[in-house]
Amino acid sequence: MTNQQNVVVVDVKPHGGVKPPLSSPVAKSFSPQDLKLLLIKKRFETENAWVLDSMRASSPTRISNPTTTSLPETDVKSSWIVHHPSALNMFEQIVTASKGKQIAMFLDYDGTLSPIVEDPDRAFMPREMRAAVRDVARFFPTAILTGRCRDKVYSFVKLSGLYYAGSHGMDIKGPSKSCKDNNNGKQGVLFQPASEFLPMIDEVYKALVEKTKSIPGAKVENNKFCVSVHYRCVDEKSWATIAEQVRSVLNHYPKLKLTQGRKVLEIRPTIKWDKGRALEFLLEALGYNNPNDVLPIYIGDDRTDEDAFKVLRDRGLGFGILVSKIPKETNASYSLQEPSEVKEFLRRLVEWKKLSLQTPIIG
Ligand SMILES: O=P(O)(O)OC[C@H]1O[C@H](O[C@H]2O[C@H](CO)[C@@H](O)[C@H](O)[C@H]2O)[C@H](O)[C@@H](O)[C@@H]1O
Repeated sequence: MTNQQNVVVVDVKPHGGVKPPLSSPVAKSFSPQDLKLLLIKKRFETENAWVLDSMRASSPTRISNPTTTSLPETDVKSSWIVHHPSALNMFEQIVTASKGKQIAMFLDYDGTLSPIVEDPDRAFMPREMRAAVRDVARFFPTAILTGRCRDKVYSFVKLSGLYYAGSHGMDIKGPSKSCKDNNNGKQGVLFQPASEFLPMIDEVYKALVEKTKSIPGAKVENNKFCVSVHYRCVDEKSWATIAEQVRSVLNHYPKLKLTQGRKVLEIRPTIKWDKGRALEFLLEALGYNNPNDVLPIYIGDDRTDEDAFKVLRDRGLGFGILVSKIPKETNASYSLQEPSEVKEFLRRLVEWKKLSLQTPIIG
């Protein structure tokens, strides 16, 4: 008996479908080692095709419901807006729901407080938006939840008195007394559930910089507890290469996983922690253990914000607001089209609060 086995090569399609045997009816001979390598190769190709499909579809997933795709685009849009009305149009209902409760604001950064731009290092927050966030934080406990490194987002927002949850909620810090305090090392840090991953993330960051350096437009960002590989400025013809390179690095790190955002591949620890868990943590840190005391409002534009929208929906708590111009699958209740509408919504909240503090309660 030899070490060879008769194996028919089967081509596995990206979504798990199986094509007819490649060389049927002639079977090829493979050693167990060859077979193992072949299966690894197939799995790699399958995962890669999946990542690439997803990159093309961009984020968050556009509506692909068979009941809506047959409709003209304008009908899809109006059907979506019926189910996710504008938070500006629903403003009265939102503030009415807060009666007897404290509103707590949770804000994503990129695409919510600052418009999406090509260079992630230049995603500055407009002055008027900063003023709106500062005013909101005067009246309502406010937190920024972002995929970015916490220090980086603080350098954009520059507001003390807020909670900051960086690295998709894996780096949470409470308000500091002044702007200067904020970068004082670990002082004020509330929670870092992935600290053991720091050396690994650093290693992966360096490996990814090296791997992707030959792809024009690719940019790797070290977000402390996670890494972002940007392909917004990469020619679509090279997207498959970039997906392949990221996967080839990740294959050496089974404790890390790949998720996706807006034209970005995100590498993060496989721990059960995301913006949804961070939101729950923050509610508790703020002392809102009783759901009757608080009305959380979470505003975000990306896939990772869906974890937070889902927590709110599942717990029947507050409202998720998706920032999007186009219909997308979402767990949010309401929508806003773009950051300028977010600013308008925040301003209206402040005006409403000021007015309600002036108005004597009758009865
Ligand atoms: O959770 P977020 O605050 O939304 O952070 C998610 C990622 O945002 C940044 O990337 C995105 O914005 C860039 C600047 O507008 C844009 O160039 C990029 O294509 C977007 O994906 C940030 O650079 C990433 O690290 C965050 O993970």
